Amino acid sequence: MTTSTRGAAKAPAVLVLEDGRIFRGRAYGAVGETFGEAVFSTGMTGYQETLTDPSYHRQVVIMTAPHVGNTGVNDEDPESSRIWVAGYVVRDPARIPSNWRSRRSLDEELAAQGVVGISGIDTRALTRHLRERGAMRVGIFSGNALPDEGTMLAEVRQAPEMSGADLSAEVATKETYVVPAIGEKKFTVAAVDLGIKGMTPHRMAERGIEVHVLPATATAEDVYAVNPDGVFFSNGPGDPSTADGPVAVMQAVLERKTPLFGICFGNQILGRALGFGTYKLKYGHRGINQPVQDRTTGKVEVTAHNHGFAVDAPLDQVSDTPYGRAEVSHVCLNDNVVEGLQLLDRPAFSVQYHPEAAAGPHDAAYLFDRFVSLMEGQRA
Ligand SMILES: NC(=O)CC[C@H](N)C(=O)O
Repeated sequence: MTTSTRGAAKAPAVLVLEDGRIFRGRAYGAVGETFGEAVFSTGMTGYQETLTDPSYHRQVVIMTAPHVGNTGVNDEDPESSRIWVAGYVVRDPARIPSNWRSRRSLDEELAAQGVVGISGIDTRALTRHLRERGAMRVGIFSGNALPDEGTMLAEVRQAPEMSGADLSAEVATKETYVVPAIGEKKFTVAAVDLGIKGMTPHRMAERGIEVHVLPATATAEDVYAVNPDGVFFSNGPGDPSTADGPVAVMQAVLERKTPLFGICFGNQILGRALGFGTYKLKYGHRGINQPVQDRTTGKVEVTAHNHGFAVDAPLDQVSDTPYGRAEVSHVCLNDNVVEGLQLLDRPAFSVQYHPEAAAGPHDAAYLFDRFVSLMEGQRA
């Protein structure tokens, strides 16, 4: 069933950036107030996957695609059990969703999950502003009795910053669970959940992997208790410089030479485990159309991204690390940001983007096959 929101009277809403710029629109989703880091996503499709990606925890997502909500909300596409974005900013919401899978409108879903949004603002101007000034804190305020601008701005400036935020444990599973292999079971993988998306264990299960998804606080003993053929570190929210626990677990895995694969936050943790630094990008990469080159094959792939931090590793030299030689395996062709790392002497690699592709192109699916090859190699 789809429901029309045409003509519904929407309360006024205001978006206030920490540098004082203000946009006025109408309430979208829940009415109230919310705060977070303002980030923009360039994905034209896949808003359900974006909203439910735990890596967006504490971020207010601005959609550059002008028309959002056309296909409503279905029960198949969420990447986790809830919407994680702290707020949602769209220019022109669909008045009537239309899709055979749609169960309700996006507006209704945001309201039902208490997610405050704003519509009817110039998202292109807002995105250009963030590109020039960088990601910053933002507040959305909606309702018929709004505070004055000075009060709203003061509240935005009191909200926590993304730099220094340690958020994985807030979004990750509290209990270990198992995603069974599809078809014949070939491998067991311990996946450390730092904010994992549902499609990631699914991509492994499709390749005959039984995935044991462990809480973010898992220790090396917890990882090896499942007797894994390989260890995986997931994507997740927050600042990688705070992830000391997962870095230590990864170092134990590198020490034992167990095949290792990391995605996004997992790539940043591998960077840190090898002794590289991480830093905050000016406004990050978010969307499903980012060109990346696999330097091991020379091939270019169009990929899904959602990251605000990156690894600081030298692009054009092999680095000596405590775990042998390492190199940058993938690079973003827009801005030369490090998009992947690999060890040359141990079975470990990671990428900064999203080969599970939910949403996004499937160009990078081969990385799951590379992980399988590492595990096969270890058995041979
Ligand atoms: N999707 C992710 O894993 C994001 C990693 C990290 N929180 C960042 O913003 O860079």
